[in-house]
Amino acid sequence: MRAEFIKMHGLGNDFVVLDARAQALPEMTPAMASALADRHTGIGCDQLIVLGAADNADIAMRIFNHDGGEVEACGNATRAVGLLLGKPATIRTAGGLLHVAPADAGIEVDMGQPRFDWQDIPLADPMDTLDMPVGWEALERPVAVNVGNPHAVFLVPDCDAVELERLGPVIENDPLFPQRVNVNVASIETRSRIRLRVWERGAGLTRACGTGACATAVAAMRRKLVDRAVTVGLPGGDLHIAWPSDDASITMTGPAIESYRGSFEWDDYA
Ligand SMILES: N[C@H](CCC[C@H](N)C(=O)O)C(=O)O
Repeated sequence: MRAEFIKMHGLGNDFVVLDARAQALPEMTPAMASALADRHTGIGCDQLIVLGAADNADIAMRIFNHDGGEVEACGNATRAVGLLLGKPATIRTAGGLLHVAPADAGIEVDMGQPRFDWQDIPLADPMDTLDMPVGWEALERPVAVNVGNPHAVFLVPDCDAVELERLGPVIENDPLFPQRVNVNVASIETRSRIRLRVWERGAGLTRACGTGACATAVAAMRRKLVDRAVTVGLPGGDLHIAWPSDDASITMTGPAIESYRGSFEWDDYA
């Protein structure tokens, strides 16, 4: 059978989007998601997104990383779905219910409240998630945040000087993180601007990571290093993150792009 897809990205973090509301699609499997995501033999993307009907939201969104693993959240893809919907809407993900709306600076997403308890990250052992007593070479004492998915945030003098291709997978797969972890290295430029690079769980280095930008902004706010609304500069561009108070939702605003539409033979990948 032929399946239609939409190729999209948020600041270069790219997606293949399958809308199961508009076509009868068989069940997606991790192996098929990984095959479709492959940039040499498949369509190629960081994450595969499957949209479907939802009982208690406007739409349901399933997220498969490049390695085929299904995960709870993807900030940039959430904005992409917001672009497709073109109006204020609710999106049900495994990480929770998200609210999206068109905004002057692209798409605004209510990402819900961050969680900080060690068991909510999750971590394998009890510890202070605001200043974890652990390290991997020069990367040490991270902040752990769950924004629907797990993140470790390392605040460093120069994030561009970090060998993230080498240290990222080591930290991602450390037993301290039972569900693995997204690895963020960030430098505070001013009280309203942070520079960020991300090694993503299940996807590696990406041009941008929406949940990483949210986790990093919240980590810097908890450490009193930045104001409660900041711009996060990623290799692919800027995201605007606000977290007005400790009991508030995180709001992320940024662009989303539809690149092109196409189709593929399902049986070639199943
Ligand atoms: N690699 C992430 C999922 C995608 C996150 C990123 N693409 C974003 O925009 O938030 C994880 O395993 O939690």
